[in-house]
Amino acid sequence: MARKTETNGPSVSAQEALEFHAMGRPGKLEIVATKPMTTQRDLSLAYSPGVAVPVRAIAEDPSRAFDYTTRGNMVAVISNGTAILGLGNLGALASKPVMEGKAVLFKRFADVDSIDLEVDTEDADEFINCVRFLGPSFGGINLEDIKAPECFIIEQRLRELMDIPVFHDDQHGTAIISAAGLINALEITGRDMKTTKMVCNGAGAAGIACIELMKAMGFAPENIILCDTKGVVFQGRTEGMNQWKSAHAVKTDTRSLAEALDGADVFLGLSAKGALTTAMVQSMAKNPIIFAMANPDPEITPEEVAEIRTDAIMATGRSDYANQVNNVLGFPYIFRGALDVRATTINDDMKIAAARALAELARQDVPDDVAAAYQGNRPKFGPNYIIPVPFDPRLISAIPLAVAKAAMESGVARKPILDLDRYAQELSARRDPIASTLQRIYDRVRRQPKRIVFAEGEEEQVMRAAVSYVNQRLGTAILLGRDDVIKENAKHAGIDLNKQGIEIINARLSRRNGIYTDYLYERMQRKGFLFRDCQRLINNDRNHFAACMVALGDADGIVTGVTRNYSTALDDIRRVIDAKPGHRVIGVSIVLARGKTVLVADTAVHDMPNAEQIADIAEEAAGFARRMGYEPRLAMLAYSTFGHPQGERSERVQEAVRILDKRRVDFEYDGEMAADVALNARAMAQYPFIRLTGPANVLIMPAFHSASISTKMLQELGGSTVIGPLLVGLNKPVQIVSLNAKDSDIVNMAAIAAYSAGT
Ligand SMILES: NC(=O)C1=CN([C@@H]2O[C@H](COP(=O)(O)OP(=O)(O)OC[C@H]3O[C@@H](n4cnc5c(N)ncnc54)[C@H](OP(=O)(O)O)[C@@H]3O)[C@@H](O)[C@H]2O)C=CC1
Ligand SMILES: CC(=O)C(=O)O
Ligand SMILES: [Mg+2]
Repeated sequence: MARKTETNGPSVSAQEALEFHAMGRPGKLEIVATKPMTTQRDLSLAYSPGVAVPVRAIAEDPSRAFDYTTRGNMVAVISNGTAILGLGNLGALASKPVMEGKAVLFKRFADVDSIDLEVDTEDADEFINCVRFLGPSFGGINLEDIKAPECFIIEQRLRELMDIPVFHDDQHGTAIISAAGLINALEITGRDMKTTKMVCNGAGAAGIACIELMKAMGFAPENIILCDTKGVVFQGRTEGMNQWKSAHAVKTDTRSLAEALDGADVFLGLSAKGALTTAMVQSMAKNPIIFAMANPDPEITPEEVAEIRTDAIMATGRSDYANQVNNVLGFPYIFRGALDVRATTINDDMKIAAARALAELARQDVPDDVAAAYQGNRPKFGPNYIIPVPFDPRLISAIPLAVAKAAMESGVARKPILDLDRYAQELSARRDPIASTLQRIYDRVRRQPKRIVFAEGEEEQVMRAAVSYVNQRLGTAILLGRDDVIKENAKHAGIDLNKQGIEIINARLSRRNGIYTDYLYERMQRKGFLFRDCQRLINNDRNHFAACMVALGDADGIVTGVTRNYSTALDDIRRVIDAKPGHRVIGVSIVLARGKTVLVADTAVHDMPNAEQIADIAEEAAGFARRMGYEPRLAMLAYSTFGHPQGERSERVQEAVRILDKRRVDFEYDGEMAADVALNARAMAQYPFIRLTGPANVLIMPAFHSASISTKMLQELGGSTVIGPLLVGLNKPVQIVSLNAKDSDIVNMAAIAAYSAGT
């Protein structure tokens, strides 16, 4: 079974990690109000006196809290920091970044609201007493990174004391995901659970829970050897023992991990970095299954294993290797399902249902829209694909559905779901398409790395973006600028440019200078430019130089814009690069607001388009939407809706609709209509003849001013994220960022340029 374990994900530097956490508002979370809080009336409803009404209702019937408060969708992530990942006991405060991280993963993957609580005590009773009284605030409690054996006591007691699900993620989340991976790895290697020999290194929260679930699923107890820092947990051992380890002690002569692993089929690593040696791997059975799940560094790396064996199925807890066995695949979805049926607990049936659903997902053929998450490289069930990736969009419907069903069947659902098909649809609607779109873009570029010119190479945020571009293995970053200035600025900012994949090019000293000048002169000589004008532009203007690099094939794409306003940068580029034949250059902004993604065009190029141009913009935007993975539904926007009120500007939009009718385009569009009609299904319902099958996902603006004003207002006032404008329709990939772009914006744009460069 020859195969290669790929490294295909991002790797980040310590500096990037710190900057990421520090940028903008420190940390990873904020709280936003879900109700208007603007007028006196709002205040009277949200607070006194109005708030008294739900208070009384809940006092009379506690289940009403699910109707009137956040409780039903709110999970607390609670830790005392005694086992932070595999980093050990670093205390409650130091655990906060991980807990905030888990909270945002809840939101990102399953639309569960979540807040982190760090409890500063190592005493189990104190911890229990702190948490047990928090039940009214939450729909569930996710315990995290609490060391064994206290975690067992804490979870057990809290489960008894609280009437909402209490789930120690490191125990059960990990057990569920590794069980899913293992079910598939056993299938691929033709093994039977009953006879498979497993060694689990790590007898803490994760290790104990994993082997308990494995045994519940059919592993023979005598075939599982547990090890910890003292070696094998054998019957009769006294050192470093506790009742949870004793329950899994086996009769064996082996004493060390190395001895236990000799001839073993499976290694489960839930211990610490580097605990597994190549010699141990060498001694394992044919087609060994190695799950090295310690975080952030596994017990052994896939590269180390690949050097000595080609027949291993290898998994880690990290996202930058194939087969990520990590509880992130579980906790968001398990709680989603549990919350949706108001489960009183998360029981074994629900856990096993989640494991089986996850295992089953990896065996299914990957449909087109899902292949996007794996970008082109459509995975096929096998040694390098035993478990879906966290970005797999099917997870959000498959896992909660299985968990909710199991909860109902096992009698712990307080609010059973009657229409499960409809529930599956609602679950799919919770996923955030743009996040998967960006993920898809990054993954594709990683597979086909590209040379991107960062035209303003002397700027600090551009250098940081270039480093991140290279670190994320997106390709080569070319910084344009003066070598000494770039190096000096980098040194000053503490940026290390000394890495493979970063090139510095000084336009004035470049050997290609003459060729670029000739190329530009050829294009501009009849447009009022002398040869020496072109020479000056190539020598002094980095946008012209960068554009020539791309036009003549010396680079694949450009990102620019930090030092010059958008239209000037675009004019520079357009002197060198034309529109794609048959296309019109437009700007498209991607607006993400409250889980909705909407594309807006034209946000960059046409000032006051005529009807023909509006129709062209619509076609260009629809094509872009499809390339981004959306089936476009275009609203041709105006201040009026279907003729009311009448006005010259609206007539132009009506005319554009008629032009699209004549062109017989193959996407949904209609108009003219106002923005609320386009986006709000209820407002749209007043026009039963409308040709859109649902709220629009592409908004075609009547003119640049409305496009620019509305997207900028949304960004500043509406709490929306706006990506772009992205330049669409140029013959070569060029992206222009805004003057105040941050390094992360620049990398996104560089990735988008690289993505557009295609194969
Ligand atoms: N991929 C995933 O989804 C998850 C991974 N993990 C990882 O599992 C590991 C353990 O976490 P958790 O169970 O919560 O922590 P605990 O503190 O509860 O348990 C740690 C266990 O690991 C053992 N151990 C530590 N170092 C070694 C070593 N070098 N060799 C053998 N055993 C060792 C300890 O032994 P002793 O009892 O003798 O002290 C203890 O039994 C961490 O690295 C964590 O990142 C955890 C949860 C999820
Ligand atoms: C993934 C996780 O929860 C851990 O490593 O602790
Ligand atoms: Mg953990």
